[in-house]
Amino acid sequence: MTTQVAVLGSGNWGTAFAMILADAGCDVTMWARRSEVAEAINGGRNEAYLPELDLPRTVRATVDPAEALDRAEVVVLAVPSQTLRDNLVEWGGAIPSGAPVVSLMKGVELGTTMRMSEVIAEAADVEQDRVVVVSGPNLAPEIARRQPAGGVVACRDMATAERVAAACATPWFRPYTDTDVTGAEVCGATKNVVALASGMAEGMGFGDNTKATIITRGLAETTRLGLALGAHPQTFMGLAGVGDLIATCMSPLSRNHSFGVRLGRGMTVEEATAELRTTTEGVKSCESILTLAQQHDVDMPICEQVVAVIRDGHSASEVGPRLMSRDLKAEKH
Ligand SMILES: NC(=O)c1ccc[n+]([C@@H]2O[C@H](COP(=O)([O-])OP(=O)(O)OC[C@H]3O[C@@H](n4cnc5c(N)ncnc54)[C@H](O)[C@@H]3O)[C@@H](O)[C@H]2O)c1
Ligand SMILES: O=P(O)(O)OC[C@H](O)CO
Repeated sequence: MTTQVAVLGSGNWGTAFAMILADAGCDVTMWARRSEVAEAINGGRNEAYLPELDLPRTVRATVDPAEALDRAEVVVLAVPSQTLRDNLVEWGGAIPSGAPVVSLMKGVELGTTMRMSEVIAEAADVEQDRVVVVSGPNLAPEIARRQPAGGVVACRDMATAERVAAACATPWFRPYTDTDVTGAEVCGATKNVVALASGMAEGMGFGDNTKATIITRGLAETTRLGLALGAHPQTFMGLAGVGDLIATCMSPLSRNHSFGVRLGRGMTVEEATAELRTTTEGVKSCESILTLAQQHDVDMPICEQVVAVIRDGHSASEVGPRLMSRDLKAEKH
């Protein structure tokens, strides 16, 4: 039987994921903030975000969240991390009881340091066993071209993870199930911060040794944070961990990487923001991730220096030498 899915958020990832769901045989109703975006989707093409993608006919859109959520068997959330709580306050009551609620977001809430699954559970009053996280190396423009990729579908309840994985499995998108929601979320949020650092290195003219060092040490600090929060160690070696770090830290398609490149070339945060005009989650979440790490006594030197650039206005060229001149230490600690 065809699964009815609501996708709330019609930007890059919401649109590409709607296409995955439709290709997997689901009927999809998207919610868009702007009527022109909804109209464009109903015409078969989301011009504002993924203009080259011909959307399947089973993807429709509306500006009415209640209409999108009506009779949804699976609910997918694809909005910026920092607006999620307000969005859920508005939509929460219309989310059908029993439907898995899928988070596509990769961020940590400012002020509360809550992960997106925690925000969903609290703000929409959804039981943790039906909150699902999808994460992995999934750059929307490549997904929209139907290039083969894998992802992780994590839920505390394995049967729910399996149900959502079945709803988004296609010949070119291969979801792997997991129960480590915390690990998947820590990986997804933190890789954006590491990608900012990797981009800064590239923008300063450094090559692959530097970026590989940042990625690897970024993985070390991501793992430290995740383990402190109770995540499974293997998650960090998987698609949500090392897989997404590689994609985001190396690809010019990553917004976080591109933002970092601009900072490395000497732009200010305001200049880079004005030039890119898109959701760059690491810029917002670096501070909440650092706070979360401090709350758990976890050392995250790369994240700390990214915060120094983003929040405190230090230059990329100042923070690199700070990372390199710290006391020597054993690699595995
Ligand atoms: N783009 C990707 O390749 C990709 C891949 C995996 C995960 N993600 C994650 O998915 C999430 C969404 O990213 P995206 O790429 O779709 O961003 P986007 O900027 O392309 O789209 C964001 C969407 O949210 C809407 N929006 C903006 N402000 C809003 C508000 N106040 N209330 C409600 N909606 C609002 C926009 O209109 C747009 O439809 C992020 O957390 C991102 O890290 C993105
Ligand atoms: O474009 P970015 O930097 O938000 O990254 C997109 C995805 O998270 C990559 O998996």
